[in-house]
Parts: sequence; structure tokens; C-alpha cells
Amino acid sequence: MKIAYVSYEVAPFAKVGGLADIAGALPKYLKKIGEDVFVIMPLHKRIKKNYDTKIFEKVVEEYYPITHNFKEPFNVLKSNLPNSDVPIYFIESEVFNTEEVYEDSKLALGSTYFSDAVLTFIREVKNDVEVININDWQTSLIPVYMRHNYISDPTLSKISTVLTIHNLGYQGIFGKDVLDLANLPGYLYNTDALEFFGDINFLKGAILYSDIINTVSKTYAEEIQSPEMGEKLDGVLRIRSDNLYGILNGIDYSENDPKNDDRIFNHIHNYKDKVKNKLKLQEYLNLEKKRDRPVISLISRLYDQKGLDLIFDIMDYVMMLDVNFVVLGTGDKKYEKYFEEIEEKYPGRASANLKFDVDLAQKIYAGSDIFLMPSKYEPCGLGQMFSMRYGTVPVVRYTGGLSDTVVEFDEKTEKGNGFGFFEYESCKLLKAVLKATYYYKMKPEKWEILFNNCMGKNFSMESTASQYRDLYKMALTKKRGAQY
Ligand SMILES: Nc1ncnc2c1ncn2[C@@H]1O[C@H](COP(=O)(O)OP(=O)(O)O[C@H]2O[C@H](CO)[C@@H](O)[C@H](O)[C@H]2O)[C@@H](O)[C@H]1O
Repeated sequence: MKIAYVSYEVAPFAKVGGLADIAGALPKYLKKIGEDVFVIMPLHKRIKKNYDTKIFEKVVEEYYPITHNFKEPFNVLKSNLPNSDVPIYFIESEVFNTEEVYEDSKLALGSTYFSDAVLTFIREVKNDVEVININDWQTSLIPVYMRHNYISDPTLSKISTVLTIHNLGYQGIFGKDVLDLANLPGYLYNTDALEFFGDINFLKGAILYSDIINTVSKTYAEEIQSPEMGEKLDGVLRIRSDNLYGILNGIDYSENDPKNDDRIFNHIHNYKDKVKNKLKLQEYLNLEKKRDRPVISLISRLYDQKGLDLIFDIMDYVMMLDVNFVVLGTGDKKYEKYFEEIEEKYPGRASANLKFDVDLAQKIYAGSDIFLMPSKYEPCGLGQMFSMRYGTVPVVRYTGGLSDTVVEFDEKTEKGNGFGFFEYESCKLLKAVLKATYYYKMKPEKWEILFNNCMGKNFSMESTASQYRDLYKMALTKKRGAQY
């Protein structure tokens, strides 16, 4: 199959969160199982800063998006995803010259322009594409354009579309003027189309117009069809429930290999290596160096979704235990400030790293003992998978993909790979943290079993990729069925 994988962020070129990890890895694994796939993303300013884009091949010069009302030209540059022969195309335009990948005031223009530029490029250059996999709201106008502006285009009208929802909490909601900017018909401002409580909702458009929809775990695919977790789109999702699937994300096991990863202090083959990483991490972050003291960590975008209010509630009680606490994250200023205060309050025991640093993330995954992820909701979650890959035991709230990946440790059967809780309450989180710390301190032989259980889990991309292939096939059948 010929597949275009479209994403606003792709690792390692521009990563803000988990979407980039998937966009940088899944296409490689699709290629490995024989699919003909390319990736396409905006040439963000930070890519120009961090890469020598002059060595990228220029494949298109001065094209104009066919439909969009913002008549600025774009170029298309080509490179490969690192360590692979998967082509990645970058749309180069003034529109993407923002400091941040997601800069609120520029996103209406950026996302609409990108969507139409992608279709223009496919129509003019890659006209054999059979499936377009769009991701999240920034690319959600693609099937809307196809249905309304390109319905009789001989190339674009034949292509099937798959929408992957990585996070329903972000939908792309704008005033109705955005239709003029995007040059989409005014009648889309209509409850049966893109209208959403007096505004326009891009993700709603993609849910309605994509051939197939999926999200990133089976549990989350169920949850989002309920009023409690549907973020006001549950009704629309229920309408499409026959075409809504959940495919659990994987992680790139070759790039994240504890036995070969040079970003960590010591390659990890066994529990002794794990302890070496912990001791080095304590030293590196100026924490008191103690072999028997568990390091509890959090690596996260610092937003409400991630359950940070629960962590605040319990922090002082947790710090009464003999533990170190490490956080790596950026986001909401109130959370950043709070973690700064924690570091000051517990010198030598708490470390707040308020920055985006992929190398440090790896050192923390490898050097901590317990990884916190008490999310309010979690479509899939990659942090718990990375932590387990490096032998760190997750403590999670059982929701979405966390429910699908973490199994409560049972001392008798010695099965399970973490600890967790269901109700979104701080005392429940506290109990789970206590339980983990108890096993660490009081039952070291069980802890080593847990370590081995975590490292023995398999969340590699192979199975994810083959499920996406099935999804694409379904999208093709559906589209062809509708046409004939
Ligand atoms: N300060 C920092 N420095 C370095 N690295 C940092 C960092 N803060 C976060 N990261 C990294 O960013 C990624 C976060 O991925 P997650 O899947 O855990 O959450 P996110 O909410 O971004 O993703 C959304 O999309 C993904 C992909 O589908 C879903 O798994 C998830 O549930 C959904 O919310 C991880 O690779 C993590 O290591």
C-alpha cells in the first residue's frame, strides 16, 4: 500500500510530546513489513535551527496551496527518518516560522495551510497515494477538504483516510471565520458538520469525514464514547462507532535499547546495572547518593491531564519516606513553580528539571526505581512503556492505555509489572506509592522480580504496525465500497 503519514510533530526533528514518538517510529515499522510509506510535516523553525536543511533535497519549489485563501508559496524538502529509508517531506513556508511548534495565535493559519499544502503536494507529486493517515486536530481538515473542495478531483477523491486520535483533549476549536481563511464552504457551520457550540471544531470534521478512525489504546477507544470522557464529542464518536478502533502504541525498541543506549550511564543487562544507573543519576542531579533509597520520577508535559494535582496533594507525605524525587517537564507555570518550590524545600532529595531534554529523560528512565503516571485520562501513554523498558516500575492510575499496559503486581503469583489505582483521588495515589516503596524497601527479592517483569514486557512497534496495516486495508475497502 502507498501511505502518506501526516503529522505536525515528528521525532527527532520536532518533538513536543508522544505524537512525535509515534510519527517518528511507526512509519519505519510499516516499511519493515513491506508498506510503501512516507511522512510529511511542516518545516518548523526549530528544525531549521537544529538541522542543516540545505542538504535536504528540494523536490518542490514555489507551489501554492490549491484551495487555501492564504496565497503564500511553499517548497517541499526531502530527507529520511534517521536510520531508515523512509522518506520524510517538509513543507517549507513562512507560515511555520514560529518559535514554538504549537503557537496558539498562529495555529489556525498553520494547521489549515498545512492541510491544504499536503493535499496539493499529494495531488501534484505523489498522486499514487492510496491512504492518508492524519493525526490529531492539526491535520484534521484534510478529509474535510477532500469531501468538500476536492470531491470531484480524480486523484484526491480516490484516497482513503484514517484519523488517529492521540488526545481528545485537544480539538482545534476556532471562531467560524476560520472557514473563510481555509476557504471551506460556509455551510459547514452546521451541527451535522463542523459546528460545535457556536464555533468550528476541526477534530469533529475529521471524525465525521475520515473513512476509519482509531485511537491509541482499546480502553481509550471505549472511554471516549462515554459522556464522562468524550470531551463533548462522545455523541459524534458514537455515530462513528462501527468505524472506531483502538490500537495500542508501541515504542521503538531499537532506538530505546537498555543494552545499547549510549545516552544512559550504564547499559542495563541485569539489576546490578540498574543500581549503577541510579547511583550515577543521584550524583548527576546533586541528590544524596544512597543505594537503598528509591528514586521516584515523573517525566511529563506539565498539564492537568497528567494528574499533577494528586501529586501535589501527597508530596509532603511521600517526602517523609526515605525517597528521592525527580521531575523532568515543562508546561503550566503553576506546576513548574510548584516543583521549583519542592526542590528548595527538600535539598539533596528532590530535583526539578524544568526543561525539555530527551537525553536527560533517558537517564531518568534508566536511573529511577519508580515512575509516576497518575493521569486524569491517558489515551495510551508512552512514559510507562519507556520506564518499563529500562526496568523502572510504574505507578499509574488505571485509565486508558495505562490500564492496557500495567498489571498490578501480585506477590503470590509474582506476576504483574506495577502498581495502580482507579478512583482519581490523592489518597489512592498515596497508597499505591506506599505499596511500591514497601516492596522496594522491605521485599528486595520481590522487587527484583518486578524489575524483571517490567523488562520482560514487550511493547515493540512490530505488532502495532501490523494492526495499522489491517486498518489501512479496511479503509481502502470501505472507500472502494462506497465508490462502486
Ligand atoms: N521535559 C521533557 N523532556 C524530554 N522528554 C519529555 C519531556 N516531557 C515529556 N517528554 C517525552 O514526551 C513523551 C510523552 O509521551 P506520552 O505518550 O507519555 O504523553 P503525551 O501526552 O505527550 O502524548 C499523547 O500522545 C501519545 C501518543 O499517541 C499518547 O501515548 C498519550 O497518551 C497522549 O496523551 C515521552 O516520550 C516523554 O519521554
